[in-house]
Amino acid sequence: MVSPAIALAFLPFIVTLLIRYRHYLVLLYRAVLVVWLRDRLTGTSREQRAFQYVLAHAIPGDPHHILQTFDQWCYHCEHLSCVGPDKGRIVERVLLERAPLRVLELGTYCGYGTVLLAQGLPPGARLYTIEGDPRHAAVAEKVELIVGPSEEVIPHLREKHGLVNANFVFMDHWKRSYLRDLRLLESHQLLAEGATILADNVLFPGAPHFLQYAKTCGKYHCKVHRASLEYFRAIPDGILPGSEIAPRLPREIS
Ligand SMILES: C[S@@+](CC[C@H](N)C(=O)[O-])C[C@H]1O[C@@H](n2cnc3c(N)ncnc32)[C@H](O)[C@@H]1O
Repeated sequence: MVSPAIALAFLPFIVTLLIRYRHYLVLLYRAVLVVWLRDRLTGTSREQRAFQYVLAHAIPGDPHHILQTFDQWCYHCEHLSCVGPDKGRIVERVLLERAPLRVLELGTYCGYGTVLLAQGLPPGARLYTIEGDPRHAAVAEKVELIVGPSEEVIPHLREKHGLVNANFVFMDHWKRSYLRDLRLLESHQLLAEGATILADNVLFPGAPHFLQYAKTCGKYHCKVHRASLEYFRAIPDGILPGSEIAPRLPREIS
């Protein structure tokens, strides 16, 4: 049994920790506890609930309004790990600058990033999006949705899906798979000359091995954009961004 005096001595330490990490606790509460409870109470998943909300409130065929409706849901109802509006603006800006014709997204989830990418593409562009979980599927006109784990899909993108190479890749699947999949894209020569790779959440939850490789391998020019965690502006600065990487020596990898 811990004596009350020792417990009291630890109290300031615990209170300091709680204050310091309060935003992460709120994230844990909203993204895990509330979702777990609602899943059990309603018998539906949070993705199904989000879709129902978007179907009921969004103007059909208006991509901006669909994204805004998703944002409303995430701010006011439940947390979804979509790229969100702040980092979404970075994605839109890079898309506008590069005007890529063949875009590959890793991690479709509810289709937020897919809608964001699709509405920013120039005419004639094609978007391929890979999702390992068949329940998380969303399709649009310019989009080819490929269901399967990225490590199995990437090696067959060319012969099975006709993607010669991509000039824009949006990585937003499991962070631990970023490095493996970048290496896969390189080894299958699926990155076009001067391709841009935009990787979400490289600082939080973080993809340190991917970042280290991208910064040190000499093939890429890296620029980390500082932003805040989707739907959690209060989470301290410097937590997470997208990272833009353009091949510096394109001929080495394409
Ligand atoms: C963070 S969510 C993607 C969010 C989405 N890009 C957006 O902005 O709305 C991650 C998704 O990646 C999928 N995923 C994770 N690892 C994968 C893999 N190796 N291959 C394919 N999909 C994967 C998960 O099932 C999940 O739906």
